[in-house]
Amino acid sequence: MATLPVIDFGPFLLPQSSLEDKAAVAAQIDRACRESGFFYLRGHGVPQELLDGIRNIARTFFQTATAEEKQSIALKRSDEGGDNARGYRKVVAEKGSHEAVDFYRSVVPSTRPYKTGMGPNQWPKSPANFRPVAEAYIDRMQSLGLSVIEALALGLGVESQTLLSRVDEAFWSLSVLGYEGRDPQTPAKSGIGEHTDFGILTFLLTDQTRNALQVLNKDGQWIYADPGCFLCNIGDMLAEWTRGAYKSTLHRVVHSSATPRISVPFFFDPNLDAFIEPLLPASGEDDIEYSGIKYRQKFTESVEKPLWREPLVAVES
Ligand SMILES: O=C(O)CCC(=O)C(=O)O
Ligand SMILES: [Fe+2]
Repeated sequence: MATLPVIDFGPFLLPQSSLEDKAAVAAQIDRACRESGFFYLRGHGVPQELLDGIRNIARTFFQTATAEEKQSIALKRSDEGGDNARGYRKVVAEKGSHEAVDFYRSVVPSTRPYKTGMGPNQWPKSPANFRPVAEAYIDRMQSLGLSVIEALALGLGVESQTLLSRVDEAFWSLSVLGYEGRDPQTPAKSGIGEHTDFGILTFLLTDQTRNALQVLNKDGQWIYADPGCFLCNIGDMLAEWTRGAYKSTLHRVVHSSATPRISVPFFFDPNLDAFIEPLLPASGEDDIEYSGIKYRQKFTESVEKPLWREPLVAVES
């Protein structure tokens, strides 16, 4: 079985590294992005304490939150006075059921009636350290995201400012996901249906559960991507930037073990008002697909017409 590449990002981050050392890391990322769209990233410099911290608050939330607590931070649609995007949601779908709490970069002003994604984050009150731990993690991940963007620019041979100017106010998103253990009584599968991510780059952190996340490889086979450091994958906006040379690869979660699973994807995405258009020259007639898009439009469409997020069910109180 083909496995996904593992890339040591350490040399890229070291101040004393030469341009040559950095270019070697960038070349590995470039290859992984062209070949599979998924790679493991180690040597990323995010402290173990933060990785453990974010996994712990995720686990504790799903183990302990009551229906009332979930209801108090439930995502609301625009017609219910919400913003369609931020907060707790429970997805019950044939292709995979799960629970999630979604957070996004704050927007100012955030006034009612909210446009999609433009409301305030809804932080769980318990565990009490949820918000400070998540905010410390987000801070660190934003800076890792910027460093990986610099590596992408080097690998692609474009000015780093060309990419950085479109992500310097990255409209990031953090999802805290919970998957129930298999219950022989319920037909609903625990998981997420197949999809591509719609932003630039996803940094996925999971617990130790194996045989859950699957990635579609070049030969059309679903391969398991088991836990290990960060698992990075390319979103549709990076595919757009590279005219499809970098793949936004289909993936899904089919969680069939008896114990619950948690995962925490951090989506490093463009500035809301960035226009994302191909940076690489056209190679032929396959052009029309990559004509550029305003990220705000991509985000709004993706959140309002979710494929794998449907249907949202009301939280029982
Ligand atoms: O839970 C996982 O392993 C993957 C989640 C995912 O693909 C997503 O939220 O976009
Ligand atoms: Fe995903």
